Amino acid sequence: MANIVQFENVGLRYGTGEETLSDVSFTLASGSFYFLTGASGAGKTSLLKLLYLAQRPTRGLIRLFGEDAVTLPRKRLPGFRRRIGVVFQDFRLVPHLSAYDNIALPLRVSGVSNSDIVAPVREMLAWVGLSERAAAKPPTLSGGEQQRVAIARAVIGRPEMLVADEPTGNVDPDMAERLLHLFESLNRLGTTVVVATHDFHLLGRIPNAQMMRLDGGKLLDPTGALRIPPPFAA
Ligand SMILES: Nc1ncnc2c1ncn2[C@@H]1O[C@H](COP(=O)(O)OP(=O)(O)OP(=O)(O)O)[C@@H](O)[C@H]1O
Repeated sequence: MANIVQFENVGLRYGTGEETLSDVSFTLASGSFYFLTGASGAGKTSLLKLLYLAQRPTRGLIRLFGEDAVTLPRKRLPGFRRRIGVVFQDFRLVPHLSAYDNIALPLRVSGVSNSDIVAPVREMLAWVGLSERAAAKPPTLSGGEQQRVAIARAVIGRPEMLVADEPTGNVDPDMAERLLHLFESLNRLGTTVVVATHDFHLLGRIPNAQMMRLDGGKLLDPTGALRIPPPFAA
């Protein structure tokens, strides 16, 4: 299976302080499911930001979709970002737009015509169980409903990779399970999924999922040992 992501000795420093991420090396295989775990402050959100190109590393190599993402020209960023769906920790829904219009946003930004938007948005609303709430605006939706709108919006552009930051942080265990099933069904269609979570109950729920663990900005291997960076591969 081809690698969709490769990190080699990646470091990230905000300002002049200590490195938030140090010597992080890993590959993500296309079509696989990954959980990213670690204590609060371990660097999970920072690592995800590098993955969805919201942040550039201060050192190291990142290859994404087979290309060098560190030196990617700015004008190519939007095209790359469209290939990655992101579910933010704080949803980031547009409050004055309905659930329907929030989900439609990525297609509108890509220039899809209004008539071609209707069917996929309805399909997404049904997929996340919110057909009846299409006209509701985010402030009138529950946390779990907002989360499902955010997931539908992240997925409607059929991204090759889905990155979700604590997607079950604001919902009860039943809803967490339902959300995880959405990610699992997407993964079965071939999307690479990366879910950052504190929720250890979730970790055993996807039998084939692989675990990545951060501790103080360093990636540990599954036994808890520090992961040794693999030799540089061109
Ligand atoms: N924009 C920023 N500027 C400066 N420091 C930052 C910034 N973003 C994160 N940090 C620091 O980097 C460290 C890692 O934060 P990060 O949010 O990546 O951790 P996390 O594992 O996602 O935590 P949580 O589980 O609480 O969301 C923290 O010490 C945090 O204060």
